[in-house]
Amino acid sequence: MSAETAVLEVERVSLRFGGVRALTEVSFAVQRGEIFSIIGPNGAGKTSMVNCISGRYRPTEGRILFEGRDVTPLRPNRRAALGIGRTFQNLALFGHMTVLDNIMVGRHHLLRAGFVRGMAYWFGGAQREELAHRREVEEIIDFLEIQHVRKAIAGTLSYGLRKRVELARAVALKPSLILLDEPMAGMNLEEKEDMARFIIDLNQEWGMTVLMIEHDMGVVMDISHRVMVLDFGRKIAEGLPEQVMAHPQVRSAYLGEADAAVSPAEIDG
Ligand SMILES: Nc1ncnc2c1ncn2[C@@H]1O[C@H](COP(=O)(O)OP(=O)(O)OP(=O)(O)O)[C@@H](O)[C@H]1O
Repeated sequence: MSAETAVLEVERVSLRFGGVRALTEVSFAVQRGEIFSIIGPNGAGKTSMVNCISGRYRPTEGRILFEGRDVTPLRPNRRAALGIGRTFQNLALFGHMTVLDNIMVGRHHLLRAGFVRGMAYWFGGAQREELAHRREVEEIIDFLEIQHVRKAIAGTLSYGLRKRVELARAVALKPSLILLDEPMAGMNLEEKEDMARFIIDLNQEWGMTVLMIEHDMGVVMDISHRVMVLDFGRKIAEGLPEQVMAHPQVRSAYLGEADAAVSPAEIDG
């Protein structure tokens, strides 16, 4: 695959918090249309990397290119406007708002703002725009099968449903790259299967490139096109899922933690 098709290029990114080296010279590229997973033991630097890509953290060294453009100096909202969407490891929904309103918030930056919007309102433009937004939001609600809770207060929903609403909100931004931080965390088997199906559909039908952090190795092996492994903030492997899992350094770095989640057949296979 050539660099021309890379949606995301991470070049020698390092991140330090005082004396803690969260990331050390990590480089990788995500190609358009991929489902790319980052795995690694707790504290390996996975969330730090996603935060560097979304703009929440500024790398101490290195740079990040999105669709060929250096986005390293840009703030998170600018990166979101360019097409980088994300969900969070810990849910970040507005618990007191309805599902519908939570998802509408995801589209806010797409609405024209300020004076122009105010003027347009008087001529009916903003109303039309709002209606178009509502239609698109309804499409996302249908896709993620949350019609039955669209008017419910988000904070009252089960954890699995809230994760799905959070995904809907990120999708509402129509990102070309979506960053998913542990989308399966805390879910039962059925919820995980649903979420895996949604991620595959987002990728195949909606054309989104997916970068995912996930601890569930079964899911990672099943749906990722490529996998990168971090350990103590350094990249130790990258490649096809089965190649990565067969890598000796990955096995020694990862198995101590993951042996409960990975069956011996997957490890040896
Ligand atoms: N805001 C912060 N301030 C100080 N240290 C931090 C901060 N964020 C992360 N770290 C440190 O950076 C290192 C990498 O953490 P990070 O959360 O990126 O790992 P992770 O691979 O996502 O872990 P987990 O799987 O547990 O979520 C850890 O040593 C962590 O303590």
